[in-house]
Amino acid sequence: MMKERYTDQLKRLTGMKEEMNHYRPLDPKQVRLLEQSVRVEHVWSSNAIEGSTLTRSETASIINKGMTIHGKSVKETLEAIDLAEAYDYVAELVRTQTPLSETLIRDINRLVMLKTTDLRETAGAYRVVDAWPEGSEEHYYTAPYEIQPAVHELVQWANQAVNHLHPVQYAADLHQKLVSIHPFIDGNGRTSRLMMNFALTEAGYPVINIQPDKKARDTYMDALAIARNTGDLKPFEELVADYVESTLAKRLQLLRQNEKNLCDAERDTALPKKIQKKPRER
Ligand SMILES: Nc1ncnc2c1ncn2[C@@H]1O[C@H](COP(=O)(O)OP(=O)(O)OP(=O)(O)O)[C@@H](O)[C@H]1O
Repeated sequence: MMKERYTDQLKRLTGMKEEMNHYRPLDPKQVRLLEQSVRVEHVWSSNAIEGSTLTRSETASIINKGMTIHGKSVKETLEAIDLAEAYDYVAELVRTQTPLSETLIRDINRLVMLKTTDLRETAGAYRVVDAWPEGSEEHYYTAPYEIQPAVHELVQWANQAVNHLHPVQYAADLHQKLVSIHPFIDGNGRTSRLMMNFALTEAGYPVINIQPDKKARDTYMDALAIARNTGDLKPFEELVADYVESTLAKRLQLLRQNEKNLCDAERDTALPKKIQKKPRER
C-alpha cells in the first residue's frame, strides 16, 4: 500500500487537535496526573536515548519525590533533575508565549547541562571544538566559528516558518536544524527534543516523546542522519508526525471515555428514584 501523502496526514492532525475541543476537559486532578506522567515520560525517554539506565519509575521517584535510587549513579540522578527543570522552564515559556530566540535556546541547554557537565561554564555556551555524529567522523557538525551565525539564521528562519509551516512540520524541522548545527558541547539531543516540544505545545499539540528502545532509537537516529547527509527532511518529518498522531489518538480516546463517564453519571442522576416499596404491614 502506498504511504499516505504527508500533507494529508498533517490535515488529519489538525482535525484531531480540533476534535479535542469538542469534549469536556478532564477534571483538574486528572489533568495534573496526566501532566505529571508526560513529564516523567519525557525525562525518562530523552535521557534513556542518550544512555541513562534509569527506569520510568526510578525517574518518577527522583523527580517527583526527591528520592535517590540504590545502585544508580549520582550523574544519572542529576541528569534527571536537570532535564525535569528544563522541561518546566519550557512549559513556562509556552505559558508566557515567549518567542524563540538565541538566548532561549542557550538557556534551555544551560538548564539541561547545569549539574552534570564537567565544566560548568560550557553549559549553554557554544562549542569551541569540533564534533561529529557517533560512528561517522567524516561528517562534522557545524564548525565552531560558524555556530553563532548558524543559530542566528535558525532563529530568523524559525520566526518566519512558525507563521507559514504546519506546526507539526515546523517542530520537526526546528529539531532537525538545531541538532544538525550541534551548537553545544553536550546536551544537543535533549535540548532539541525540548525545542521540538516547545514548538508543538505552543501550537496546542501534546508533548511527544521519542522512544528509547533500540528499534525506535535507530529509526530516529537514521532519519536525522538522512536529513543531515542528504538534505531530505521527509523521513524525520514523517516520524514526528507519526508520534504526534499516536499521541493525539491516545488523548482523544481518554477524552471520549471521560465524556462517556460524565454522560453516564448525568443520566444516572437524572433518572427518577425507584419507588421504594414499603414492606407490607402484617
Ligand atoms: N547523524 C546525525 N545527524 C544529525 N543529528 C544526529 C545524528 N545522529 C544523532 N543525532 C542527534 O544528536 C543527538 C546526540 O548527540 P551526541 O551523541 O553528540 O550527544 P550530545 O550532544 O551530548 O547531546 P545529548 O546527550 O543530549 O543528545 C541525538 O540525540 C540526535 O538527536
